[in-house]
Formats: sequence, C-alpha cells, structure tokens
Amino acid sequence: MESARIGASTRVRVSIPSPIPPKSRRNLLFNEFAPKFSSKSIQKATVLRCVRDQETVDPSLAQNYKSDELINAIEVREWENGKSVDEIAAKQGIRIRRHPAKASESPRNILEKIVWDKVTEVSEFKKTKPLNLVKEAAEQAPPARDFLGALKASYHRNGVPALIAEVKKASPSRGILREDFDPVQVAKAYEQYGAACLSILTDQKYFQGSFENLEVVRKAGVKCPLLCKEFIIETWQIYYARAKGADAVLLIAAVLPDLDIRLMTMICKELGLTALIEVHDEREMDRVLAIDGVQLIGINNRDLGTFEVDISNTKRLLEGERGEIIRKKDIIVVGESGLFTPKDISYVQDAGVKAVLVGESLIKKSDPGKAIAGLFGKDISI
Ligand SMILES: O=C(O)c1ccccc1NCC(=O)[C@H](O)[C@H](O)COP(=O)(O)O
Repeated sequence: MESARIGASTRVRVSIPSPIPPKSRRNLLFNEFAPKFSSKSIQKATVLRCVRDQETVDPSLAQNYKSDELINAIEVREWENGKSVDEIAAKQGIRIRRHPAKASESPRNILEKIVWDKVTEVSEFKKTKPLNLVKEAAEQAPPARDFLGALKASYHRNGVPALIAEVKKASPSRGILREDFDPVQVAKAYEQYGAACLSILTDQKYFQGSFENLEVVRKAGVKCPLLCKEFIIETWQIYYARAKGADAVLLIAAVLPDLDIRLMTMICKELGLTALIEVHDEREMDRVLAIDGVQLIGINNRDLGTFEVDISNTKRLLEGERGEIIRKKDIIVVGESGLFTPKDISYVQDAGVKAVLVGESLIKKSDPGKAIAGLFGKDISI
C-alpha cells in the first residue's frame, strides 16, 4: 500500500492500492472530460486528477472541495486500476457485474446478460466511432431540448402525471409488442395525443430498437424531448446518444456504481442532457438521494432481474423520510412500468409521482395515440 498527498496545506493520507496504473490509463478519464468542461469544472477535474495521480494540489484550489469529493478521486484510482469496477459496485450492493468473474460463468439474470453483451457491443462500436469523433458530432448536434421542463409544464397544465410514452417494438419479458412497428408514426401519434416526452429504445438485441430510430424520430419534426432508452455503462454512449439527437439519457442504479452516476450526471449537465436515474429498491434510492445534482428519478416497478412487476413499489419507495427528502430537493419522480389503467395512474400520482413512463399498455393497442386518453381516463392533449 502507498499513501497519497493532497497538497501542502491539505495533506490527507489515504491508502491506495498498488500498483499505480500506467500514466496513459490514469489520464484517460481526465482527457475524456477536459475538453467539455467549463472553467470551474476544469478546476475541479484538475484537483481530482491531482489527487488521483498523487500530485501536489494547489491549496487555494483544493480548499474549494469537500473531502468526500477527494475520496471519490481515490475511488477513481481504484476503478482505473482495472481490478475493481465490480468490487466497488459490490460494496454498494450492486449485484450486476460488468464481466464474468471466470470465462465459463453464466450471467445471474437477464439484466446482467444485457450488460455483458453491452460491454462487447460498445467496445465494437468504439472501433469504428472513436470517442473524439463522437464528441465532435455531439457538439455539432442541435441543442438538447428541455426534457425536465417539458415534464413539469405538462404536469402543471394537466394536473395528472406527465407522460413519457415509450417507442418500443419488443422487450425481453413480453417478446414482440407490435408487429407493424413504425417509430416515426408511433412517435407522432404519441405527441399528437398529449405525451410530454418520448422514450426511444435503442438497444437492438433485446428490444429490437436502434440509434437510427432515435435519429429518424428526431429528424421527423417531432417536438417532444427524447429519452435515449439504453443500458449505459460507458460515457462514450452518452456522447453518442447526444450526437443522435437525445435530450435525456437513462442511468440505471442497479448497474452503475455511485461514481459512474456522479461522473455521468456531470457529463449530461455539460451536454445539456437530462439524466433520468432509475432505481428499483430502497437501497438504490438511498444511494441516488445521496448524490448531489440529481433532478429526475425513475422508480421502476419491474424488477429487471426477474421481470416481476408490482406498482406498489413506487408507493413504498416514496413513503416516509425518502419522500420528504425528494420533496425538499424538488426532485421529480417518474413511475415506470406496469401502468395500464386510470386507476394505476391515480395510484402512482397519490404516491407522489409527477410523471409516468409507459410502454406496453400503449404500444400494443391498435391506435397507440388514442390509447393515451384511455390510460388517463381523459384527453390530455389540450
Ligand atoms: O421490459 C422488459 O422486459 C425489460 C427487461 C430487462 C430490462 C429492462 C426492461 N424494460 C425496460 C422498462 O423498464 C420498460 O420498458 C419501461 O419502464 C416501460 O414499461 P411498460 O410500460 O411495462 O412497458
């Protein structure tokens, strides 16, 4: 074990695992961020990088940062040592691993299988679309639309939870949901009948979605802000989503350690994207509530490991102190999955949600747009 110094007047000694990773790897994270940072953020990244790299920090800069942020930098080091993304995740109660521990091992559940496949898919993608090019494309994309603002406006206008209508052809739990699937037609119908925002599935293997779908919907004149519904495990995917026209991205707490959520939320902010951070249980909710800057939390009623759906999950997670913290922090909560009737919508609204994410109950209907009034028990398009 070695110890790190954090500058002359802010000496903090911390244990750091050996060996120190090669310089090129240590700098990856910083180099990825630096070009997109505003000057204040660059300052912060500089301090964190110095801590991580065991360099002396200018005390006048270091004093601006809380010790837990500096400790995070230590986590970055552990993370970059390569050995511990799954170890750090496990410490936070995350059961979904990025990689099998042994080559012969099978995934524990469908979500883990999706994540393992996603790791391979993203590394393949990056061979033909390197980060610097994807970043350039993200910078050149038309500005992101205000996803969170659209949800708030719709809630205040209609007095019922704002609708994020999901454009999905298939899912692992339900198979094919719609044979004659035309993403643009469905998106336009949802918008016409009152959706505040749209969620576009981009995963190909399990949901038969694509980034092309996101792009064509964006270019078809649809005005609703768009959520890129993807299994994000790397920052590269966030830039790619922005380049393809996303206004928001999904970050799943069951998959991402706190440090990832923090860094990814920061990147989203820099890019003007809204981060919808999804939780399924109390532990995930508590982790996310402890992260600064979170504005939008989705409570998934579907256990992504077992497929079990129970809408009382939303109520349970919003009870007591958690609900208090959410109200105090002015966080908007989205109720996700398993919503089929006006009674379901009232139930989650009474529990405290101001938005809902709905797929199956709309997309399976012969006219998905008109089905919205049926779901809410009233016309929400006016
Ligand atoms: O829906 C699945 O089968 C699924 C499996 C594994 C990971 C994620 C999965 N779905 C994502 C979602 O949670 C839903 O698409 C979304 O919340 C809408 O749900 P619904 O209204 O029940 O279609």
